[in-house]
Amino acid sequence: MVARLAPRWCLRALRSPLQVIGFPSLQLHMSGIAMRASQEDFENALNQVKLLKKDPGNEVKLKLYALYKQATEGPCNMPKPGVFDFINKAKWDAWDALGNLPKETARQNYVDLVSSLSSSSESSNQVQPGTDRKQQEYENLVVTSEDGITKITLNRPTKKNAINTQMYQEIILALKAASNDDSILTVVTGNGDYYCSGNDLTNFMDIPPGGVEEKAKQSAVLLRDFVGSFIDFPKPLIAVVNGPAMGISVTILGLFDAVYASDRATFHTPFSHLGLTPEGCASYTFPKIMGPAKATEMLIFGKKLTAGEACAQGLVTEVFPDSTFQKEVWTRLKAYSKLPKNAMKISKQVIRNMEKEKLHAVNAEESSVLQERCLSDECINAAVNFLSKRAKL
Ligand SMILES: CCCCC/C=C/CC(=O)SCCNC(=O)CCNC(=O)[C@H](O)C(C)(C)COP(=O)(O)OP(=O)(O)OC[C@H]1O[C@@H](n2cnc3c(N)ncnc32)[C@H](O)[C@@H]1OP(=O)(O)O
Repeated sequence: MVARLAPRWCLRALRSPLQVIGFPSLQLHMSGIAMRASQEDFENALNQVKLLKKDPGNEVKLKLYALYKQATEGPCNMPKPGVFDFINKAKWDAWDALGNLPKETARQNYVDLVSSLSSSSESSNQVQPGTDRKQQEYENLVVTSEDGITKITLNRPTKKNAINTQMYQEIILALKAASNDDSILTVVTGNGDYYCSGNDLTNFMDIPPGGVEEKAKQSAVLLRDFVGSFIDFPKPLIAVVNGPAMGISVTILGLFDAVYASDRATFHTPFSHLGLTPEGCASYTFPKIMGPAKATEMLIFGKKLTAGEACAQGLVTEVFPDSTFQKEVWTRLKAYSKLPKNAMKISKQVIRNMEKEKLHAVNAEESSVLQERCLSDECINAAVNFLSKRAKL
């Protein structure tokens, strides 16, 4: 259970009882319950806590543990561990100290506590225009800001930039930071020969204590938040597709404002091959962009498009020869970033607001369908096939 709250630092920190006992007590601001946290807020907080870069200290970790147990299981009725079982006793004490605190209040307090920890770690995240400055250390992304352009680079080149669970969360955070920074344009691109090979097929191997159903549920929540952060992104968002793109990295392109591609790029959504169904709002955006018949070929039959074909079908704005791709695209983007900032931002919002509600509804529906699909034999067999034989699609 501790692993689920904060895998690395939590396990590490609770290893030594002296560490647990030795930490000074921390003033926790558990404000009154202004609002009730929903189950979704709670699950988001569970995901967010894994991303804290700074170890919050044992006192806070025990508090998180206790609130989690209270929120999910209610008051502590476990037998008290022996006095020499320091770690479990510290955890038991923290949980027991919550007495009869209602589950909903514990859930709200957990969400508040995680939010206060996250905002303190994000407060140093503002970027200045005109500087080339790393915004924040991410494990799977490089984020820089220069000439009014925030660039989010997917950075797992040895895995073809496949998106693992942490990377989904980091992209959500990077988009949030970019929407609040002073940049004018935001760009997503990939490091290495691939733009992105889509969902990391090993994601489903990390099964939580609740089993595969719980994993599917968590994945659906994460997917909805991930796609939601693209739907709500307030500034012009541009994809610089440097190489092949697969799965969710393709579907999400329908939510970008412009897509520039190298002629080396391909666009492939092999959902049926993997027993999956479309996400990223593609079930709505693709038929709208390219017409239902062409969308069917991509989303249902898994037809892989060249960059030229994707451009002809309206998914890509323009294709450049790979040899001059970076130079031409960045020259153009720098010119666009000099256009009046507010006019561009407001224009984007006017266009997006026309269908924001619809996109969120589509996202919710796709995520819920996918939650079921993840548990299907078709999907599990495809993932096992990839993992065991490294089958190429
Ligand atoms: C929150 C959950 C939301 C769920 C949302 C659902 C989304 C659906 C999708 O995104 S569907 C698309 C899923 N992606 C794939 O099916 C791609 C699988 N990968 C491949 O087919 C191939 O690896 C390749 C075509 C991308 C590249 O082939 P190539 O022969 O050039 O290279 P390798 O196969 O040797 O790959 C190098 C290493 O990268 C690892 N890798 C590549 N893609 C993925 C991936 N999607 N998931 C996990 N790992 C991936 C590959 O295993 C190699 O690793 P290794 O060197 O350690 O063996």
